[in-house]
Amino acid sequence: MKYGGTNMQDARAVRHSASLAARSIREGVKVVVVVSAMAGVTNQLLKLADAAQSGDIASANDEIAAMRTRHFTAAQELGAAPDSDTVREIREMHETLRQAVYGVYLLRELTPRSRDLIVAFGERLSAPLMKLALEQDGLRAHHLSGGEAGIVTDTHFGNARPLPGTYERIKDRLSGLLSAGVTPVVAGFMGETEKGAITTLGRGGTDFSATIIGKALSATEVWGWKDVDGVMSADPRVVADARNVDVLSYGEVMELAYFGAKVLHPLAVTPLQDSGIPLRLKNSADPDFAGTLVQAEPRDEAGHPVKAVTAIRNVSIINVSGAGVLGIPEVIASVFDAIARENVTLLMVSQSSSMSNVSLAVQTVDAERTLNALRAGVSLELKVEQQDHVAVLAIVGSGMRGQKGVSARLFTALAAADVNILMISQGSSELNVSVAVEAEHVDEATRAVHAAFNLGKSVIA
Ligand SMILES: Nc1ncnc2c1ncn2[C@@H]1O[C@H](COP(=O)(O)OP(=O)(O)O)[C@@H](O)[C@H]1O
Ligand SMILES: N[C@@H](CC(=O)OP(=O)(O)O)C(=O)O
Repeated sequence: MKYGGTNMQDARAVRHSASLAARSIREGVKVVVVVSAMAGVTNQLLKLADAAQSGDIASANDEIAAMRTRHFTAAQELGAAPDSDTVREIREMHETLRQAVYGVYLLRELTPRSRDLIVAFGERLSAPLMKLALEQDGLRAHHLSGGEAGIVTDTHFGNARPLPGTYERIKDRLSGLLSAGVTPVVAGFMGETEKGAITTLGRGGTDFSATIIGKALSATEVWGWKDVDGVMSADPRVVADARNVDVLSYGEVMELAYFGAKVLHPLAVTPLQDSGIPLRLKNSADPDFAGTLVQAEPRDEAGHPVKAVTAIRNVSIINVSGAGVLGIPEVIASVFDAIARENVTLLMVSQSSSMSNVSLAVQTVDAERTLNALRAGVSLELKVEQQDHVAVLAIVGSGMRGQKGVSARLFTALAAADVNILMISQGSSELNVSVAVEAEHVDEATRAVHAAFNLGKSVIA
């Protein structure tokens, strides 16, 4: 069972989260609990690390002090005595965090490795709180960091991937606890390299920690507790009548997560794919509601080829052009080589059939790196231009496979909403169609598309 930031945000939320796990444990289910940082803490840690690097140690220390008060208050409200293990552990972790941040300040250097060490404290500080709440509920529990739980990763700090040996190691580390009737509480989002350096799995990575552990233990199911009814037909903050999607395939949920549905880490289902372990996303405020079941096979409803619409903001389009030049395949190869070297995620690629133009959609944070890599790596004289303030909107659903008219319906809806399309892409898997639009129109575009495919509550429920 995975609990996100909202489900860990204060003592009340932690107590409720623990009660949900306790309910299953009392029914005889063996549960591993995986926790995220309290809501907002990860962003706070990233911000204070940047402040320390830029020499502003006073603000960094103020942020740490505010965070420490939050952790101590939660511990106290959960019933921890001032001389308890929980309070001592929180104090020690905060002291180590303060020292690490001071080191960044002295060196004025924040490497991806030190950033991971700092940012993982969010999850490490949540774990003792959950352990305490489970104990208060009458259960036995033990908390572990990601590394202690056996999550071994590569050295790709900030975006690490589990190494194959991780699964055996997790089984070794957690099976004993489970068979002794002790509930392991694992700090999510983090792992460790083989040499013991702390890594993180990318934003939203606690979902990924949970599925890695689920695979290692051949879990019956992995549950992600959310503050929404599972995966919705659109971001409920944008579309008021978004409704819950009851079943999605691994492939569909990956597309949705990749194209911006914040509800799940894009790689979270990958560990489950071979074994077919189901993932359930459930609302902690309504635990008896089934939520969304994510499984190997899609379930399609006749007449509803699209299941959800989603969007990524803060996108830039990089346009590479030069008449005739791109007709040479080696040049195309060098464009992709340059991008691969920078490890940039391409959201969309489109090439004009004259081969004189390639457009690439990337996150705006990656745009400058992409531009520099292209200018340095592509030898022929090409024009490389950047367009900012773009968003990518995608419709997802396995039911659109072989269905005629889906794109037409999408384009008609966008045209009726007076939204201009900058780029179009459809994979041959036919699980999604994506379009780039001007960022300022993305919300109205999302609502228009949601309505055009009859995804709303009032229509289907
Ligand atoms: N298609 C979608 N379905 C469900 N939630 C979505 C979707 N798109 C965006 N969201 C947003 O994602 C949030 C859940 O993500 P997040 O807060 O990261 O989860 P966690 O509870 O794991 O921390 C929801 O509150 C919702 O606002
Ligand atoms: N705390 C990390 C990892 C995570 O998964 O968080 P959440 O479950 O609250 O999205 C983040 O903010 O990225």
